[in-house]
Amino acid sequence: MAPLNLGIVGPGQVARVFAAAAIESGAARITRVLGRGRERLEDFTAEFGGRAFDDRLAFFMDEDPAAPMEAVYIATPHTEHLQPARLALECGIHVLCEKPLVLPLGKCSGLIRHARRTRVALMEGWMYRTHPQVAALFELISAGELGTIRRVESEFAFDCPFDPQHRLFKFALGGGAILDVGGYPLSLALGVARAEAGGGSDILQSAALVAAEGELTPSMVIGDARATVRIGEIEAHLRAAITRDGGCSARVVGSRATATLEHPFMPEGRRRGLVGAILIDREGHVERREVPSPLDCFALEALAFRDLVRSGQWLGPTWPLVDHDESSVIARLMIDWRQAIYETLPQDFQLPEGLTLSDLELDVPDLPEFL
Ligand SMILES: NC(=O)C1=CN([C@@H]2O[C@H](COP(=O)(O)OP(=O)(O)OC[C@H]3O[C@@H](n4cnc5c(N)ncnc54)[C@H](OP(=O)(O)O)[C@@H]3O)[C@@H](O)[C@H]2O)C=CC1
Ligand SMILES: O=C1CO[C@H](CO)[C@@H](O)[C@@H]1O
Repeated sequence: MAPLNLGIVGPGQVARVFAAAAIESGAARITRVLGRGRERLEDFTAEFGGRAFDDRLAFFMDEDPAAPMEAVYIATPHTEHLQPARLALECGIHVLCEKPLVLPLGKCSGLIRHARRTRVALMEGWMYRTHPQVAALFELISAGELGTIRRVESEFAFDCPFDPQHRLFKFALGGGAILDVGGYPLSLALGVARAEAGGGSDILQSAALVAAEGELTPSMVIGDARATVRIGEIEAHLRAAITRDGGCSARVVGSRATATLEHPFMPEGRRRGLVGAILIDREGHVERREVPSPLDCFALEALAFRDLVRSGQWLGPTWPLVDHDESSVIARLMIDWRQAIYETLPQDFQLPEGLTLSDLELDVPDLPEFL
């Protein structure tokens, strides 16, 4: 299958990892790169190819046949996903967008509807879901090997030194643990519930936040967050942090056995890790099932996106990847999770830079049109 002619929006840290994997796997060749800093742009294009742009409209509208663009990978900070995504859809360009798909989160379903209306492929970048270890876990559950699932425990927590200018700690850029890594344990729990229900997305409608708590950083973003979420009969205990080194975990407790993914979100605990493993505990007897992959998650994700685009269908990725229904429910639950934590603050709390909570996610009026 022919590689995608891909544009990169935001040539930062993760874009470098993704571009290397996409090129090596044959999923894409980089034809355009959009950034703000000339030096960073030139470093990126020197390493991965493509023409450099520092103007968004020129990047999308350019008609140079030597640098055609069928699709974009958006890897800017969270708050900068929506505008390029909407512009891409207007131009009929397919979109693979890093998580969380958009801020304000309340715009997620609207963006998905817009993509479907314009018949453009839109995929949220949950790379961990492309690794065969996740499909293997879901198959175990669907096959009933664990018995009835009642509980999921999952966490993604790392300790980043506090820097108020870093995107992780800047409220105005969508900083905080829930928006950055909360979606990993959350989507894992939703995926488990779907697997138990046979893969369909109807069960997702039952998902609801039961309880939440967390602590803020001095820059007023959520540093460490816990949540209990109910999905059908399953209770999920979730944790996300950018201020505490808790690592990554995923444990699925069934009536017959408990399954634990050794490294749920990055096989071998590494971005370019290949070999996943599931530990299955049956009354104290633990079986370790390895699930190797010839390619890492970023390469698998790039290939899945290429296949989606080439398939010509615009309804988005399909189970066991995060599909559009799941993206919408992740966004809905993240709104509730964040809101529940901010609601525990005194009424007169102050957000930085004169912002209000609704500037990022709640009941916002339509953003101005960009064309
Ligand atoms: N799937 C995964 O494993 C990972 C996903 N991510 C996701 O990718 C996105 C980017 O993260 P990461 O690569 O760590 O971020 P970086 O800060 O390393 O890169 C962000 C890029 O966006 C550009 N940019 C555009 N607008 C802005 C702005 N207003 N402020 C700051 N930078 C801007 C940056 O600067 P310039 O334009 O100057 O080049 C840079 O190229 C996030 O949404 C995050 O959730 C992040 C890490 C891993
Ligand atoms: O998605 C992600 C995965 O891991 C990173 C930390 O290592 C996060 O910051 C990021 O946004």
